[in-house]
Amino acid sequence: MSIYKALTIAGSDSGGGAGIQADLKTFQELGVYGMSVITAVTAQNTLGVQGVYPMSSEAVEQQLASISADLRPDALKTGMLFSSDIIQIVASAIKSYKWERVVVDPVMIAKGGASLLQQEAIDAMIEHLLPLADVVTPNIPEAEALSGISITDSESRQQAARRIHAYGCQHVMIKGGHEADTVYATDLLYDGKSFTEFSSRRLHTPHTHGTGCTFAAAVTSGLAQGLPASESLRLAKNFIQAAIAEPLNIGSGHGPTNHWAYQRGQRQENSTIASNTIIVSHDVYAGGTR
Ligand SMILES: Nc1ncnc2c1ncn2[C@@H]1O[C@H](COP(=O)(O)OP(=O)(O)OP(=O)(O)O)[C@@H](O)[C@H]1O
Ligand SMILES: Cc1ncc(COP(=O)(O)O)c(N)n1
Repeated sequence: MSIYKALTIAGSDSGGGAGIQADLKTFQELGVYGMSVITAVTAQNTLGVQGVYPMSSEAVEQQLASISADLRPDALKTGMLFSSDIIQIVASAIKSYKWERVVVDPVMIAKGGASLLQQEAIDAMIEHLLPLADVVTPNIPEAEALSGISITDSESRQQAARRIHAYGCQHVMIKGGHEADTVYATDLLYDGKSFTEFSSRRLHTPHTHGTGCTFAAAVTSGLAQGLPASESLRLAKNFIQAAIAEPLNIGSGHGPTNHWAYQRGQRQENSTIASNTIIVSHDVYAGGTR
């Protein structure tokens, strides 16, 4: 049996719902061996972020070197990178170790408002990291910050995706979790040629802490197992839909998603989870929908 290995380069969330912890839970559920490089430790729970403690450059470099010396990842993702120094260290490791299948989740601000990336680091991300990415997964505010385009409708979302793609990545998925009250949670994929929408029923719950991390980790799990990017994104959309649909109801604030739910739904054919994960995916043309 082949063991596929996935690496997450991200921040630790002491509350376990986002960051490294969400990534490793997702890797495990999707059958890949998980490894981690910790860029920062956050003191965090479902109520918010109480502290951010970045790791030293040396600590990040050494973790990357240790993995490279022994355990080549089949795919990797980046999450909270905090500073332009850490971004440059990570980008140069990816290049010099010739790591492939890179997912960049450009984490900037936690749902509660805490900053997880210094403002000046956005340029470093565009210059050094995005050209190495197979898949970039910004939410709407992150796509606006990366593209400089204000996203107000589907046309401006497409423009932002084109602009981000022009930085050199292969696929851009602008996630729709932050859209106002829509019936569907729709993510828009651009591969440099065409647009595809991935839609699922929007679920009304406060328990969406770590959705972006979990989504990107599921994409990485698919890539690690050799799935193409579009299939990995479809898998991720199903995984996150199940994880939001069956909240754990823990903590007194914005609780984590349920990393067990997808596999449980796969085992129970007629479960509510399975019926929640209906995906509508269709090609989109500028100015209209086929
Ligand atoms: N209420 C919801 N119902 C259904 N799907 C959702 C909901 N909220 C988010 N999603 C889905 O979850 C995934 C992550 O999207 P989101 O825009 O929340 O990412 P994010 O803001 O980066 O997450 P985070 O804030 O955790 O970093 C996307 O596939 C999105 O469509
Ligand atoms: C370490 C870490 N990484 C990422 C997030 C983003 O997740 P969210 O926006 O759901 O708070 C987070 N809160 N903490």
